[in-house]
Amino acid sequence: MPGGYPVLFHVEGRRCVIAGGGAVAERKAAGLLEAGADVLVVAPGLSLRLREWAEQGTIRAEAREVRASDLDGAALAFAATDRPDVNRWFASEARSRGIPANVADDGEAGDFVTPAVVRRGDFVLAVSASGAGPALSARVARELAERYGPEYAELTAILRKVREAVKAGVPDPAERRRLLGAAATDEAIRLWLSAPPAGEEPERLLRELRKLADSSQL
Ligand SMILES: C[C@@]1(CC(=O)O)C2=NC(=C\c3[nH]c(c(CCC(=O)O)c3CC(=O)O)Cc3[nH]c(c(CC(=O)O)c3CCC(=O)O)/C=C3\N/C(=C\2)[C@@H](CCC(=O)O)[C@]3(C)CC(=O)O)/[C@H]1CCC(=O)O
Ligand SMILES: NC(=O)c1ccc[n+]([C@@H]2O[C@H](COP(=O)([O-])OP(=O)(O)OC[C@H]3O[C@@H](n4cnc5c(N)ncnc54)[C@H](O)[C@@H]3O)[C@@H](O)[C@H]2O)c1
Repeated sequence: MPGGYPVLFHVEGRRCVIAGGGAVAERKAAGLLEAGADVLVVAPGLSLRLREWAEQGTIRAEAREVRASDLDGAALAFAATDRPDVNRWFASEARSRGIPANVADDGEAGDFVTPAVVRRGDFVLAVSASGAGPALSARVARELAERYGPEYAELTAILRKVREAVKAGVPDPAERRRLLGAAATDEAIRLWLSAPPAGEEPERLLRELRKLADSSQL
């Protein structure tokens, strides 16, 4: 399989359908919920967690075999049953309706594979070995999770504000790039995390950034 094209697909509020209700379906559902999707799970046997989510109204679940009509209005489809024939049929039904499908027992049979993900707010790290070694992807994601802790969620929120200030206050593209580069250095990250710039006037923020850029010789 030639390397796939990585994207962040916006699923917020959009229906994503999972055929299957075991450990794999549960993992796909968890990732979709983190991204704000409207999750429908269909399987005769639903895991305990999936049943709990359904009772709480976190997902919709149907305890029966999957049908083509379950795909109505879906943005993405996940074939995660333990029946390879059902998975292939479900993926081909999805594809015929123009809905991209993932096939859990054979990555190459689907339109996309799901990487191992570390999510820190808007900072998203995704690791894929394109199906060659999911255990490697999972291990590297665990290593990244240690390196990039929960503070990166706050950091990303700060960077967004810094970027807005630069975009609004610095018309020259080269200077913009220089300052935004400086905003992502280790030194800047230490500064943002120890003294978050919330509520500061943009002018002061820009002065701070110019100092950082000069000191890191950007
Ligand atoms: C990353 C992760 C994300 C997720 O699922 O959300 C994910 N698999 C994870 C773990 C994992 N899966 C398996 C093992 C046991 C070790 C092993 O078999 O190697 C472990 C390790 C573990 O559990 O630690 C078994 C397995 N997986 C696939 C097959 C079928 C095949 O080979 O085609 C079989 C054999 C089934 C069998 O023989 O019965 C297929 C796929 N698994 C993928 C994703 C896609 C490509 C990922 C990539 O791009 O690298 C792809 C192609 C399709 C897809 O699902 O999209 C998640 C880690 C989450 C985390 O912990 O962070
Ligand atoms: N992609 C991955 O990460 C990965 C990892 C491990 C295994 N797998 C593959 O994924 C498959 C599922 O793994 P699992 O651990 O979740 O299995 P599991 O046995 O825990 O669950 C299988 C599920 O499929 C459901 N099912 C069976 N027939 C169905 C139908 N007609 N319609 C809807 N649902 C149906 C069952 O009710 C059950 O909920 C495995 O067979 C394996 O090939 C993929």
